[in-house]
Amino acid sequence: MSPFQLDVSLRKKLQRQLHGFTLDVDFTLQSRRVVIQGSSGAGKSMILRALAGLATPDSGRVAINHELIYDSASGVNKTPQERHISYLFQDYALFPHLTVRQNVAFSMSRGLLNPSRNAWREETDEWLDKMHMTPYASRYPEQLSGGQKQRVALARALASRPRLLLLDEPFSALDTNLRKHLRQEIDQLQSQLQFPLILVTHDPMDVEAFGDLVLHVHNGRIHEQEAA
Ligand SMILES: Nc1ncnc2c1ncn2[C@@H]1O[C@H](COP(=O)(O)OP(=O)(O)OP(=O)(O)O)[C@@H](O)[C@H]1O
Repeated sequence: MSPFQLDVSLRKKLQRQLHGFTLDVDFTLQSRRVVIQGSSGAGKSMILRALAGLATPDSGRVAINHELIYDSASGVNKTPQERHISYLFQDYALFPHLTVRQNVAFSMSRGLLNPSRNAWREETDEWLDKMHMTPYASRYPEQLSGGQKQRVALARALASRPRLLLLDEPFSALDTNLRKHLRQEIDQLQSQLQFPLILVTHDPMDVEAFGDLVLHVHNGRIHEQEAA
């Protein structure tokens, strides 16, 4: 397995009415299971958004496996698509007008190089199967439960074969049993496929499952780094 390394240095100032917020973080990760913890408003989602290319920092540098994806000094700022990083949102963000199968297939149109129609179908079906969603393949998102939506979102995020998976409180909308179940599924998938993940959470069970390295964020800064 090739080594993984993420080098991050980000600075961003936000001004909202009287209160300003400054994100100012520097870290290097080699672990494939990283948890970001911190109080509400600490800047956790902002870090994920900047890594995914959904928010542009004022300055800094991000390199994944030594390839620059953002560098304010040399003007590099790759688009979210070019970064090959998947971001699993709190609210799933599925396309409402596409079926479950189409939602998953959509991400593969950019994950695979020149896929043939059949390779595409087969792989979509494999992901649906892995996520136990085959019986729901023709349904639309509004016809699914929260846990099912989350499974589809996960299948879609992984089907694009990301170099890094970002999970923003992925289980927060689920009940306790479902949360436990999905956590185990992601745990097993990650062990099997070894994709690097960074997970933002408040839940100690997530920290236990995925926190090989825990970054504690406080007021826009990394307060502490803790290895398991
Ligand atoms: N567009 C914006 N303009 C100004 N301030 C913003 C904007 N977006 C976020 N912020 C502020 O940036 C800070 C960090 O927000 P962020 O969403 O990263 O927090 P978080 O740690 O993920 O919080 P939570 O756990 O509540 O999701 C917050 O104080 C927030 O109010």
